[in-house]
Amino acid sequence: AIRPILIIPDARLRAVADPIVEVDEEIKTLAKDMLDTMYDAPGIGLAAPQIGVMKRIVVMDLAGENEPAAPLVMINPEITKFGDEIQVTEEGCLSIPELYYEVERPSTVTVKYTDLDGQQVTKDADGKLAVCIQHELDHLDGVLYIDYLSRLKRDRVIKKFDKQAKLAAR
Ligand SMILES: O=C(O)C[C@@H](Cc1ccccc1)C(=O)SCC(=O)c1ccccc1
Ligand SMILES: [Zn+2]
Repeated sequence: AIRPILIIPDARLRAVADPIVEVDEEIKTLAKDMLDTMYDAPGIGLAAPQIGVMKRIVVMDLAGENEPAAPLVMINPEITKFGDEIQVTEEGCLSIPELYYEVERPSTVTVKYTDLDGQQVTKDADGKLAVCIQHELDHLDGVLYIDYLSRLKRDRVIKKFDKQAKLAAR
């Protein structure tokens, strides 16, 4: 089912999500809802806190629209290695709609996670997948990509959404 995506400044986007103890039916349904919501947005990734669920699970699919879907579900993911090269890519966030900014991040990572079958997986990633993994895992710790921007740019973004929140509240 498609779930509403939280927009800043919602406090849940700044909280630390809890580890998942057991990969049960509830988690399988949550992963499905997250993928439905991500494809509908559309996006290439989604973290559970973005739909208000404070659990350590993220989903990703970098396949373009004219490619077969390649969904990835990562439970209790951890980055165990960061490459020492840096890449600059333009990032967006479904919780900070209609803004895209350039962000510097390590160009390769090794991520360790549990998959929906309860299996431990270790995966090396580079390029856009490495960027997406870092962006999604940040969401589990309440970190947003605007935190990597200069204070000037970040404050402009926050002011924009605060104004919108005030207008909506009127
Ligand atoms: O907020 C999120 O986690 C989703 C975000 C993931 C992401 C985008 C870019 C770099 C790193 C992580 C998005 O998917 S924003 C939308 C987007 O990038 C996109 C949407 C449709 C087609 C292709 C990209
Ligand atoms: Zn995001």
